[in-house]
Amino acid sequence: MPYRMFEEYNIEVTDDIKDKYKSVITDLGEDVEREGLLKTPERAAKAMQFLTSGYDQDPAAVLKGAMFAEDYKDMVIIKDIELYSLCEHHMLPFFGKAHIAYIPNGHIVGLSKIPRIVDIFARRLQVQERLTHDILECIHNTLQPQGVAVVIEASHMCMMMRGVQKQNSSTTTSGFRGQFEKVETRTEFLKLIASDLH
Ligand SMILES: Nc1nc2c(ncn2[C@@H]2O[C@H](COP(=O)(O)OP(=O)(O)OP(=O)(O)O)[C@@H](O)[C@H]2O)c(=O)[nH]1
Ligand SMILES: [Zn+2]
Repeated sequence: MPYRMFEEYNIEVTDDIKDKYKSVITDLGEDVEREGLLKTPERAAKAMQFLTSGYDQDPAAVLKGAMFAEDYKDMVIIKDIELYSLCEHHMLPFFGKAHIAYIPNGHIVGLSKIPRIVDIFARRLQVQERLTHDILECIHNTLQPQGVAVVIEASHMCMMMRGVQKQNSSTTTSGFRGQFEKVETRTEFLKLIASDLH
């Protein structure tokens, strides 16, 4: 199934992660038997499985499932797509927005499929740079448009809650293929995602 709804959890995997979380919580100095924490190992096991559920999903199949022949040759932009991922260094969240554009080459794709592939790649242990390129390459290879552009702006909890503890910094990554490698096309895209015009 290309895009699995996350309602069923594998019981064996959940039990295994649950037991490990019990040890982690105990090692952190807490009492796993106190009322408020009784179900926490299981909740955490399920939460982490959901947050990494992108490994089980095939983003190319999601795009291929909704490609339509259409003779539209101008830029399509989906901006302000919220994303939540986990940094692979600390397994802490990073979150922000993705702005994605493509110029069709005979085929358009169902609009919702773009945020869906963002979620599939975001629900893995990631670095922002690889997340940006995963999305870019998937659209480039699957839809084979005249061009594709991906910009991600994100804040990293590992830099906010711990480490350097910078609350206001954000990181921008970008990738461009095809027509977007030309300055004029790229500039038009960057201007459009910066505007409040929706
Ligand atoms: N390039 C990149 N770095 C990231 C991302 N997420 C977290 N990091 C960084 O990964 C690095 C890991 O560095 P280490 O020195 O091994 O880990 P650390 O001692 O916890 O580092 P500090 O965060 O500086 O305390 C840190 O600089 C993080 O800021 C990401 O998406 N991209
Ligand atoms: Zn981190």
